[in-house]
Amino acid sequence: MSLSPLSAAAAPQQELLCIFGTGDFGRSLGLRLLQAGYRVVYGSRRPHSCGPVPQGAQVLSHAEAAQLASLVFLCVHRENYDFLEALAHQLSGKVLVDVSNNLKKNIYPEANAEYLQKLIPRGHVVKGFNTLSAWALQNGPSDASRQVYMCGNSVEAKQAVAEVATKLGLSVLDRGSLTAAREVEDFPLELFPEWRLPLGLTLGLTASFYIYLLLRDVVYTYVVEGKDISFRMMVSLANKVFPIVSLILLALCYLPGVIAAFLQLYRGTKYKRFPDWLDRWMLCRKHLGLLALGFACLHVLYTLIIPIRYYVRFRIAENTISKIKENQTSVFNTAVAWHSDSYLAVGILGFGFYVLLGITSLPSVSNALSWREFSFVQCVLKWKAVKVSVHFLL
Ligand SMILES: NC(=O)C1=CN([C@@H]2O[C@H](COP(=O)(O)OP(=O)(O)OC[C@H]3O[C@@H](n4cnc5c(N)ncnc54)[C@H](OP(=O)(O)O)[C@@H]3O)[C@@H](O)[C@H]2O)C=CC1
Ligand SMILES: [Cu+2]
Repeated sequence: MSLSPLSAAAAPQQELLCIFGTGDFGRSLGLRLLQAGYRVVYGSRRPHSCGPVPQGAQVLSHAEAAQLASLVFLCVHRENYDFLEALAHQLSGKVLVDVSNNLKKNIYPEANAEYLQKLIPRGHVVKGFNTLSAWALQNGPSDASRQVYMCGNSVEAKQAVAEVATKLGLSVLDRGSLTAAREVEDFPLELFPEWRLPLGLTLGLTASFYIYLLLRDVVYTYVVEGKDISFRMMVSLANKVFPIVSLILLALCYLPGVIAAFLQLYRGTKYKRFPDWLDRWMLCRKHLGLLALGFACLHVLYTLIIPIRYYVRFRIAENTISKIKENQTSVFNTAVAWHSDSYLAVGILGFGFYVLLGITSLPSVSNALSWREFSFVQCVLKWKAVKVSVHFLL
């Protein structure tokens, strides 16, 4: 089949992009660019002895490679940027994409991209792509990692980079000028700190309740009655700790919302900043909730396991057999039935509050309410949810 004149005309010379650095990120990025129809030239310290690069890419010295393209991706660690100073002439007027990340926050006085701009004052530095991983690039980004942040002083340069990103199937979020580079560089580092407080709290609670129950149930029984029930440590004891910790975490997850809503109503405005401690607490609600859910799941799992334990089967069999031997029947205990049924009722009620909370948080519902009404409803419902959690606990 011959090409129609139209499609021949629509396939112009593919754009050539330059990548400095033939490491993990440079290679993955090059591969994706080639797949997206770009031509790629690498700039390397050792053009003839560097590692494997994707098929179809060229490898040259930094200076030669830079001259061929108008857009250069710098896939080199910041510590090694000093070689760029010598290339200031070749790189002037070019769009320079800084993809670098640091291992920690605030180890350098200025953001990596700002440092790059200082080294090459006449280059158009754009910060971006740093929230992707080499792995995600190679395997095609999933939905969660499809977003890339970008910032830079030159609008044209940002447009050029955004075009490339769009062709790679990424969606770009513009964060403004290069002063935002620091914030963009901190994004990949921010995954963990939010988990630190909730995880620490969970570990602390679990450990202290476990030790308390161990002392009260196992050690005390052993010392006072001389009975060894240490085999209970694995399942029964753990299963007492899970719901306690889960409910405390759940209460802690909703409580800041109550305080915040109350504070807003009390102050009469929602445009005032919360105190720092509340802010921080509010930020880890999601994590507290997830951990609470995790512990609740463990509790369910363990509860399902309990009836198949040797000890429980032994007790039921022993009880039944001794009843038969003595020709007795036991009375149905209404008090126990009441107790367990009210426990169930509280559970269903509590679940209902959580569902209601979910419903009022839907945009279609929350938009229909004034903020005051919304705050009030949230405050009441969350307070109820906290109360139910605490009720369950006691
Ligand atoms: N790997 C990842 O998943 C991600 C990486 N990044 C960023 O991408 C950049 C590169 O990371 P990555 O590819 O993993 O690192 P690598 O260590 O795999 O590669 C770095 C490359 O830099 C070049 N290089 C090393 N030392 C020097 C030097 N002294 N002077 C000049 N060039 C040098 C080398 O290429 P050559 O031998 O060809 O010169 C080397 O292959 C980093 O800034 C990183 O923060 C960002 C997001 C994710
Ligand atoms: Cu339970």
